[in-house]
Amino acid sequence: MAIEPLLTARGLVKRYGRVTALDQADFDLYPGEILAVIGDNGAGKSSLIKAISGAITPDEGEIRLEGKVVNFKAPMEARDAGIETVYQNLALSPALSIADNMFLGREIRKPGIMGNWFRMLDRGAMEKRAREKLTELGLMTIQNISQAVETLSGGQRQGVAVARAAAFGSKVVIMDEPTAALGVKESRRVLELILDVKRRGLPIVLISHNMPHVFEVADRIHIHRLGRRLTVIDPKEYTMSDAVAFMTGAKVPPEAALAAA
Ligand SMILES: Nc1ncnc2c1ncn2[C@@H]1O[C@H](COP(=O)(O)OP(=O)(O)OP(=O)(O)O)[C@@H](O)[C@H]1O
Repeated sequence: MAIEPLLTARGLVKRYGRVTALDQADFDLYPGEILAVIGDNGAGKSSLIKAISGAITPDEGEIRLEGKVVNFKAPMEARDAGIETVYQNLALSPALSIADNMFLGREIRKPGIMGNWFRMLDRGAMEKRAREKLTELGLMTIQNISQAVETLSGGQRQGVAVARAAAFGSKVVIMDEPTAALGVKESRRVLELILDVKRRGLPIVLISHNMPHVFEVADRIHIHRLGRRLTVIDPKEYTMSDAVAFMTGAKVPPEAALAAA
């Protein structure tokens, strides 16, 4: 029996005035895989990811999660459906603690008769769960869970963002350039985290310009060009220079290159 994709997009179109950021873009993510999305600057990678994570609404096209059509109107709706995104600019609040950042937007509150927002935050419960999650992901080099995120190194911050996505993403984790601003050691740690998340059974969409990182961790590589999916390749069958040549239009991929999951 063929495996069904978990998340698909068909014919996505997104226009910004006269610019067409997505031009009939397709997308398929299969259970348990790391799918890298690569493409030249302006190819439409971020727009594709924003559409499937609810940050933008496409003008045309269809997105399905587990076979059912979804119409996310906001990132929170995608999060509620189990799709967590780690954005390039992280979206962490520097002055807040690690635990508070992990629960940002879905705080645990003490029981009470008042409406949700009037009830006291249950810091103890959040710190306990944050510690559990970070330990599970091997991130407990971070000593103090109540430490402000601004006091962490770039790699540790990225770790908190990835841990948050892995902790709450019940179906899909999307990462936009997670190693872009990191040093060699910190990048390594984040790549290990990505593989940890995969081992825990969650599929990952990894947007990256870093070819060695992409070829190291991806099971399949979606190549985006001029607003649409050009092809999907198996990194074991193509070289990094093939991928760059396809991405820039220097070479045309063979018709049969579309890699099956
Ligand atoms: N909010 C916006 N307003 C106007 N144009 C936009 C907007 N967002 C994206 N675009 C345009 O849409 C096209 C695709 O952009 P997008 O950011 O999706 O590409 P990308 O592949 O992620 O690029 P990069 O690798 O440079 O981040 C570009 O021409 C970009 O200028």
